[in-house]
Amino acid sequence: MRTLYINIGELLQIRDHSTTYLSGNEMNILPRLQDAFLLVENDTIADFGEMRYADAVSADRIIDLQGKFMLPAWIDSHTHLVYAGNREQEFVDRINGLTYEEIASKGGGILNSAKRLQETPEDDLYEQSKLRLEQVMAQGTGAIEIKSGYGLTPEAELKMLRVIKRLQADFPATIKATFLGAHAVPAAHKGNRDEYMNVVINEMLPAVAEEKLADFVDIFCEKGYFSVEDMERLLRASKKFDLKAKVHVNQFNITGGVPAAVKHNALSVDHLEIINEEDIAALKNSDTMPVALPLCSFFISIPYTPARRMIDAGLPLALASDYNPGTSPSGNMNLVIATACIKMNMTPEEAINAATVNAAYAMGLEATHGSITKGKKANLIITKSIPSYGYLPYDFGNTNIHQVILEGKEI
Ligand SMILES: N=CN[C@@H](CCC(=O)O)C(=O)O
Ligand SMILES: [Zn+2]
Repeated sequence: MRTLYINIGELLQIRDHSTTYLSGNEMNILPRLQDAFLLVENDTIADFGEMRYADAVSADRIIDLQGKFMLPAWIDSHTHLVYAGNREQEFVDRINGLTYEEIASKGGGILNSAKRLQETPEDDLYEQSKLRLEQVMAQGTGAIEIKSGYGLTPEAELKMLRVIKRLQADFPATIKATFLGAHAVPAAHKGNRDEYMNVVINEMLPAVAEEKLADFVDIFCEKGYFSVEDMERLLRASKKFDLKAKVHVNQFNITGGVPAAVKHNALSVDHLEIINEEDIAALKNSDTMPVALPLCSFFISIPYTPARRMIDAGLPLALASDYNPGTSPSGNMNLVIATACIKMNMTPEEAINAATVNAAYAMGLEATHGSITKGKKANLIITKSIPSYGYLPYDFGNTNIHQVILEGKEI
């Protein structure tokens, strides 16, 4: 099936295969074509170009966009979309003055979600998660990373990862799974982190690898959670199973986790609300992608990742939603890019690059996703009629999407 989209007002993010990720000043350039056509063959972008060449293209059906814009679907490289129930009571507790850390130290936070998840049957967990996935796909997300980490027992972690596997099989969004057994020390191992790390490394990790349930490994490297030494131990063990790392680091404190993650060739370091010059130096000339999560900063009122400082220092940056019940109960990537522009002083070009090209790299998908490139996956957004692409983050809180196309099909 060949579908030809004609009269595209602007075709955004056109690249060739040589672009893996964008750093520093490169992030401020968004290559685009005005008055364009694009040809989708089955699930793949087959061709695109100026409208005046469209007549020569044969197709089974032709769709006239009447000036609407087209761009690659968003890529959300950091989520915890599989979870049970919500945490609106903690939201109210924070309004009444408690901090995220205070709530966690009283047994709330991640442990609260873990208790709910352990009690939830797999089918119920799948149904709850499926609704969230359908919602973010309708909001333009075409590829998404989903973590475990609310199980915290071997059985419950595997249950989460099996739900992710079912979502992979049932939906056209590209899904990557990350094993985050080291998300918090569960009550059963309270005060004995080493004992729990042994369970994560010696029991969970081999079982996850055996069932091929994860593409990546993660750990919450933070005071009160896991240390840099725990992270190094886990990353060394994961290499044996060929699992690259994407780590939670520097959310509340600088722990030395960034240079350690870079040393272990982590694919990404995520959060970075707090960052120092040593971290920036470590990331410079590394292959590790820094990932900012502005909705987490917004929702729990913590600093925003200093995007300007990082990009101006020549670093790349990706943006993701962190969709989870505690710190970001939204997976809306349109809101992510708006918040990045409004609160982190990223330009619309930088934000769009961070949520497409750089985000694809942060999921290991740079060869197939994240740009309008011949041969890449036809995961596309058709916007409503908008005056310019800058209108997307400007019109914050609204979703200017007319149609989402995943694997070449309108969803
Ligand atoms: N900080 C660690 N993990 C999640 C939050 C988990 C939760 O509060 O449930 C995050 O990325 O923000
Ligand atoms: Zn997270």
